Amino acid sequence: MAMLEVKNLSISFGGLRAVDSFNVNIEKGELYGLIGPNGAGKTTVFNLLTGVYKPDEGFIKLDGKDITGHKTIEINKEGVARTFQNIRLFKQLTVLDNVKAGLHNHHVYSTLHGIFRTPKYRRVEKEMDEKAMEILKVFSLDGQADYLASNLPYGQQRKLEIARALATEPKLLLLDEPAAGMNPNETQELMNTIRFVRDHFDMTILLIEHDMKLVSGICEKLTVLNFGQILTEGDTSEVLNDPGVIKAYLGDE
Ligand SMILES: Nc1ncnc2c1ncn2[C@@H]1O[C@H](COP(=O)(O)OP(=O)(O)OP(=O)(O)O)[C@@H](O)[C@H]1O
Repeated sequence: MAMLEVKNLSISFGGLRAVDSFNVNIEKGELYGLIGPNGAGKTTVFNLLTGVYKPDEGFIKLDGKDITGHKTIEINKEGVARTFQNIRLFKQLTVLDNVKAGLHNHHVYSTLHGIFRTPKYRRVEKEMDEKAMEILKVFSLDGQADYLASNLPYGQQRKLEIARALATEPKLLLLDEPAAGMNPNETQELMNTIRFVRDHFDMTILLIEHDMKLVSGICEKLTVLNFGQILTEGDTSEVLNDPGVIKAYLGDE
C-alpha cells in the first residue's frame, strides 16, 4: 500500500483551475519530487494535502486512511508534517523550544499541571528536553540548543525547521522549496541532511524544488506540473530528459 495515494485532486480559484486532476502514489521511504514552472500549482497541492484548502474533487489517502478535507491540525496528527517556502520558525524562541513545540503534539499535560509546576509537568518537560536534544543531535544543532532561532545562520534555520517538523513524528514529510535562498555549499549540506532523514527515520518525503541539482541529486521519482496539470511523471533521469519538460522550463525563462 502506498504511503500517499492521491486521485483526481482538483481545485479552482474563481475561473482558474489551479490543480486539475492531480494523481500520485508515493511508497513508504520514497524521496519524491514535485517540480514545474512558477505558478504551476505545486504549493496549492501542498495546501490541499495539508488541509489548508479543501479540494473540489478527488481524494487523499495517507497510509490507507482517507484524510480528504480534514482540518490542518488533524492531518498533522494523522502524520503529515510540512516546512514552508519562507521559513516559519518561532524566531524569538530558542532552538530547543522550537523542537519542543513540535513534540507538544504527543506529550501533553493539562494547563493546571503547567501553572502549578506539578511533578507530572516536570517529568513531561524533562522527557521533552531529552527527546528534543536527541533530534537536535541528528541535525548537529545540539550545540546551539540555547540560541534564539533568529540568531542561527540561514542554512541552520532550514535544518531546524525540518527538525521541528520531524518532532511531530510524521509518516510523510512535505518540504516546500527547502533550498530556496541557499548558496551551493548550504544546498549540498541540505541534500545530505534530507537523504540522512530519509535513511535514518525511514521517512517518506515529498518535496517541491526549483534547484535542479538538488532534484536530480536526491529525488528518485518526479511529477512535473504545468498549468495545474501533470505534464509527466516517472524516474527522475527519464523525466528530466523529457523534451516536453525541457520545453516547459525554457518557456518559463
Ligand atoms: N488562494 C488563492 N486564490 C487565488 N489564486 C490562487 C490561490 N492560491 C494559488 N492561486 C493561484 O494558483 C496558481 C498556482 O499557484 P501555486 O502557488 O500553487 O504555484 P507554484 O507552482 O507553487 O508556484 P511557485 O513555484 O512560483 O511557488 C497560480 O496562478 C496562483 O496565482
